[in-house]
Amino acid sequence: MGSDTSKTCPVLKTRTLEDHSDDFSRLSENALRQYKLSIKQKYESEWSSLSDEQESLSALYNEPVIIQKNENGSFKNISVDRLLMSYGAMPVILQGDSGSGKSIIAQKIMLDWASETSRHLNVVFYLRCEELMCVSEEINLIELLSYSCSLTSDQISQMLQHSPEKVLFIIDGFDELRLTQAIFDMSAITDPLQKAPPEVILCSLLRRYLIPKSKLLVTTRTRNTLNKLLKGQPCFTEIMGFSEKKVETYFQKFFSKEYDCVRANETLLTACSIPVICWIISEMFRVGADVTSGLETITSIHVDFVSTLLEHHCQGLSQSVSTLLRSLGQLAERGMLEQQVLFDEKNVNEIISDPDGNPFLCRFLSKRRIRQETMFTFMYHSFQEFFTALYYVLLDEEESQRKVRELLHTVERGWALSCWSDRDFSMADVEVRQSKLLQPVILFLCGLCKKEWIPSFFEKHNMAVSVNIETQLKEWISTYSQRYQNEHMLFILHCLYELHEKSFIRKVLEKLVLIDLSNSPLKMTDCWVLKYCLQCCEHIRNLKLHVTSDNLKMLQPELSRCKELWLMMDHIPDDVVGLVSAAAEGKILNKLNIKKLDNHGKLSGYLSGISVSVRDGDITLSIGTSVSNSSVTELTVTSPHSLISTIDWVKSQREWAFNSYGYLSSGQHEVRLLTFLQSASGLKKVCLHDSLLTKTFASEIPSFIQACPSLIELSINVSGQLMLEYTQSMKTSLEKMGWTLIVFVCAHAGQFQCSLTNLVFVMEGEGEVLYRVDSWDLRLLDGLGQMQPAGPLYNIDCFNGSLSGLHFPHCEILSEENKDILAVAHFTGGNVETMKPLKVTETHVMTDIRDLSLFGLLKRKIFPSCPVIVQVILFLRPITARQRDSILDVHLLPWNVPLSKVQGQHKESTHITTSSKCSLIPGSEYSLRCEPEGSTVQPMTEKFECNFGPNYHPTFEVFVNFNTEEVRLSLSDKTEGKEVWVPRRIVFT
Ligand SMILES: Nc1ncnc2c1ncn2[C@@H]1O[C@H](COP(=O)(O)OP(=O)(O)OP(=O)(O)O)[C@@H](O)[C@H]1O
Repeated sequence: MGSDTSKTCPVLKTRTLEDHSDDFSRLSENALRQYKLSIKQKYESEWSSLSDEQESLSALYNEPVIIQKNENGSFKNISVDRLLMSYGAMPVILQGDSGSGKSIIAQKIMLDWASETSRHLNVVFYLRCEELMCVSEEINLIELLSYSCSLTSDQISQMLQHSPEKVLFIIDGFDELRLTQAIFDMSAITDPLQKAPPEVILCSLLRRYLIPKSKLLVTTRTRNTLNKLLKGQPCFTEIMGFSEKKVETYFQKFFSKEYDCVRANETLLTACSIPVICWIISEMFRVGADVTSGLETITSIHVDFVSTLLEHHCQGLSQSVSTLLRSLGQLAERGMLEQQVLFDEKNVNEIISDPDGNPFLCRFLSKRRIRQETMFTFMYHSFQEFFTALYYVLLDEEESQRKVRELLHTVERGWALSCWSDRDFSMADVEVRQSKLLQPVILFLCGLCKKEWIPSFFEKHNMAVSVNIETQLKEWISTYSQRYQNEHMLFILHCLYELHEKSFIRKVLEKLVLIDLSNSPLKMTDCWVLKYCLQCCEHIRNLKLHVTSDNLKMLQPELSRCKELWLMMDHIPDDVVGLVSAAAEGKILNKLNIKKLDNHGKLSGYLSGISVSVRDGDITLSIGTSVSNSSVTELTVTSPHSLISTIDWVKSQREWAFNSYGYLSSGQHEVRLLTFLQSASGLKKVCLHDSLLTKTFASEIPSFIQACPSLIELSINVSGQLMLEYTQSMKTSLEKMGWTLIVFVCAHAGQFQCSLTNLVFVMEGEGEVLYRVDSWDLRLLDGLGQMQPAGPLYNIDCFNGSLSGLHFPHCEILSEENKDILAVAHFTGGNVETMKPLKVTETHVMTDIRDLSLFGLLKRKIFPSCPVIVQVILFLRPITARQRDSILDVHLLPWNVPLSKVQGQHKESTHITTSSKCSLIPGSEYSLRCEPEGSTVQPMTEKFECNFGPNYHPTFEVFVNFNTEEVRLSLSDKTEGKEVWVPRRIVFT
């Protein structure tokens, strides 16, 4: 890297800043006016169609949808006008695929500035990376800028010094920079007069070493490398393409009659959301080509377009069509491998005869001072990608296979490296980037294998196609779809779509445990591709998507083919009700999760999430909302009807809250909800999170329970200040926020059993019992000698003082030796008293009580230990994309540990119901066996201990191949090898 600072700029060296400000206005005004004029002239006449009709940029320009992405995955739409506003010196990244219109937007910003519609910028520099890569010598920033505009070095120097915060650099086509280790190793270039290769200068701008206060807009197809080069958090935006309305506007401008045939073909209409496809189709209209059929894939659109051009613009060529296409392919491939989009005349002439008359190449006018000779480029980058793929299929079989093998290997290697690459830019990033840029070639190769349409093109031009490529591609897709179910799944779906072979798509997708497309919001074309792929399958196991509500409409009919569906959305639209009903019916879809990504802050009235799951005929609905204080409501019902009416009700509340800016006073929302729920048929369980248990709310509970005969559980997770005031009588341990209190309501005298814990309350009269399962503090047992816990610790309180007795569930198998070992422990005021039970039945220990607080069962340690009743609890861990195995957690716990308590610690996992009862001896060792062979159990053996919390870790973990749908589990005594829990079939649903 050179650093020729001897060639100094006199203005920079000899004057002070103050001197500049006067000069600046005088000098710059004229120069800027000239500069702006040249920009306007350029963009007024730059665009010409193939038939040489001139268009101005303003006439051609159509506003695409651009989104600005937030760190939490949420996004908002942003207009081009606002793209550069209010981010200060924070760089703005504009990402988009080939042909999405990045350069057009960059040029539109230039034109707007030149037309003085944006006044917040003094000067804008447009740096096209592909052109700068033709500069072979070292260069400083000032020279580099003067190459790209009509200003002199002196004028540029002044402008950079005068108010750098009002200078905008647009770096267009970052992917064209050939980055090497030099970027990583380079020392900071901070002086605008220091020379270096152009890519190093551009990277210094990006890294904010040069003119750090300036504004920066970078356009790129890929994001990883930029992420690493940019200091701080940039503003990320992405071009999503034209909306349907804008596609119409595009065609109405020039081809209003012909637009009807685009509108009539939904596939084509969707493809036209990609701006360059709009251009291709309008060029086909221009020459009167048939666009009514065959345009199903992006490849087929390119093939048809190439065919049309060959017909209309290549009649007098000296070469045969196949020679022409091969030579274009050779040039394209060279560029793809060497990251080159501009080719000098000499090289082009060696490969292609008469490049000037070739409609697929554009001559690059050498107005610029970078190089004097003429350059050529493909009309759009997507054609360079297409011709590379075409070249591969036209080679002889052996060569073709070799090239495709290398391509697939390079792309996969980049994928593998991207999983492991360093935080800083390194050589691995060069490969990752190259892999990303080559991906579209694979896509076109898939499209060229398509059986129905493409061959006619080859037949017409008498060209043979290598058939083995198809097998290679399919094998590659099958293998890597399994490995990359997250990062590269969208690309794989696009490949499958281009292949357009239903049976193959089904074979690939039905095997996958997870299709995770939740990284980024899907574009219209992504959704179209996904829709087609889903249509090919009978069912999909687990699909995660990030979609806009508009795109959900397109996908919705197919989504009920998923067994589990996760949606991340900008807002939850009303029509998700269709999906909710499908999930509630539970035919295929039996778990639905919809989450709203928060991009508006916590505004009252938003539905923040809906989840529905079905198990054994019970439908559980969980609704998150920020209306009032209630954030999540969980219901279990038996009829889908109740589900829909509940969602409707929540939405009506939301509207009410919105329209009236209403804020329901504490507990009022819960009261309204309970009143509404009385009409929900088949209501089994209600769980309210973050509720305020006010006096009014509490007083509504008994009548609610009376009105809902099917209700078996009402659980209220209480929080908030008012709760503290109201429950002064129970102030012990209520300070902790987020308590799980089970509000146990007894409407009259009698015995009531809590279905969650099996604890029985003996009531003298009407009353409310509040209790929770607490953790033992074993230090409290220090003075009690040979006693140990024999059940959970319960923290109990009761209003109206009507609780007179308790029956504690136990897990002992009673015999002569152990019939007297149980006692009840009562903790008051830091002391513990042990009480002899009134009676011990097979299941419960009964006692009278005088006052309330902490109670638990104790048992005397005896030798040898007696067996206890144990539950085998199974949880299937959530599947992640990188996971090769399904992981099953096996817990061995005393029978009287509440399942809900264990579930609470493993919320992410799925509980698998099984006949779980067995008897084990505390202190003995057991081993777990799992079939089929090949699954792993860890540890091999484990000692069973009676664990009553606070933590419930699995006793064993079982790893089985994720394609396994069923296993057989059994538990044996280690010393005698006797089965203590005979083999059970465990189905992973
Ligand atoms: N906003 C737009 N309005 C009208 N036409 C557009 C727009 N954006 C793109 N196009 C059409 O698509 C063509 C390709 O756009 P452009 O060259 O800007 O894409 P790009 O994203 O820079 O592609 P690449 O990454 O391949 O360089 C344009 O020449 C134009 O015909």
